[in-house]
Amino acid sequence: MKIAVMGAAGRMGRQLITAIAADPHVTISGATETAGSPAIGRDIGELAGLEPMGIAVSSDAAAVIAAADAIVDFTVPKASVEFARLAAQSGTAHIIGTTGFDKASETAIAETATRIAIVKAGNMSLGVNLLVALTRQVAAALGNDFDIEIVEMHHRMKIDAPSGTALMLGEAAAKGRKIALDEHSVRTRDGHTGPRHAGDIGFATLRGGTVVGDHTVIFAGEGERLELTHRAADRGIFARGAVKAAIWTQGKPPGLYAMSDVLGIS
Ligand SMILES: NC(=O)C1=CN([C@@H]2O[C@H](COP(=O)(O)OP(=O)(O)OC[C@H]3O[C@@H](n4cnc5c(N)ncnc54)[C@H](OP(=O)(O)O)[C@@H]3O)[C@@H](O)[C@H]2O)C=CC1
Ligand SMILES: O=C(O)C1=N[C@H](C(=O)O)C[C@H](O)C1
Repeated sequence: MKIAVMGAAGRMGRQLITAIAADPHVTISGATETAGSPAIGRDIGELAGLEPMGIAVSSDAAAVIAAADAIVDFTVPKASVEFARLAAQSGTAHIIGTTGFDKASETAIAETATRIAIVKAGNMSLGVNLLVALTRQVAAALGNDFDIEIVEMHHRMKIDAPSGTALMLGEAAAKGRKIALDEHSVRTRDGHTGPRHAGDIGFATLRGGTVVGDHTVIFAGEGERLELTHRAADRGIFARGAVKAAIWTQGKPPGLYAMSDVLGIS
């Protein structure tokens, strides 16, 4: 199977090159970066700190996507929407790790998924996807007298908040409670807020240093507190998950899939 890497010079792009190179079931067919990036023309192996691979980073996304069976894409929302459009033209599967989409972009991607297989997840690690399932179960079991707060911390360069993972966890908690997250989500608190509303799902965002990604779901009740935590120490967990997702799309009909589909977690 041929996989191409979009945004090859990014923190995740370089991890994706490494993960594909290490997997005997797949080959890397190409890689892209933004037009004008200093990475254009560089060998992708050297870019990832490996031996040269004889493939240069390109700015021609359409050509790179057309030559691949699947693309792995951890870039920015605007680029991911465009890559989905191009992938649909060539029948290429699209693995989207990018986070921070607005509603219109989510809708555009869902529409494109009627024509190709798209796996989209704010977190592609096994551990977080298990945490998502646990969060849904615990939220359902505990009910409304336990307050739910989601705390995340990431490196100082992260540009979106709350993290895609925090939103997945919020959705899971809301699903467990059989409520709509949009109607109960509290993303900021400042000044004289008054007491907490029963049923709110709160988000707290921390940024600093080189933290790869920490997430905790807190269930705070009368006299007791339950906390579920995942800490990522290495971006390789996300990259290996994305390669697994790419392989999984082979022979799959068009659709918008989640990492839980790939991992068989319900
Ligand atoms: N789902 C998951 O498991 C994970 C998701 N993420 C998400 O992945 C995304 C990327 O994260 P990270 O790697 O840290 O960010 P980086 O900024 O390090 O990497 C993004 C890369 O994409 C490039 N890029 C932007 N636009 C285009 C384009 N049109 N064509 C080609 N390349 C483009 C950027 O280039 P330039 O800087 O030159 O614009 C940059 O090199 C984020 O949304 C993050 O939240 C991260 C880790 C795990
Ligand atoms: O930007 C990151 O770094 C990460 N982004 C994803 C997110 O928004 O949840 C996944 C991971 O936590 C790292």
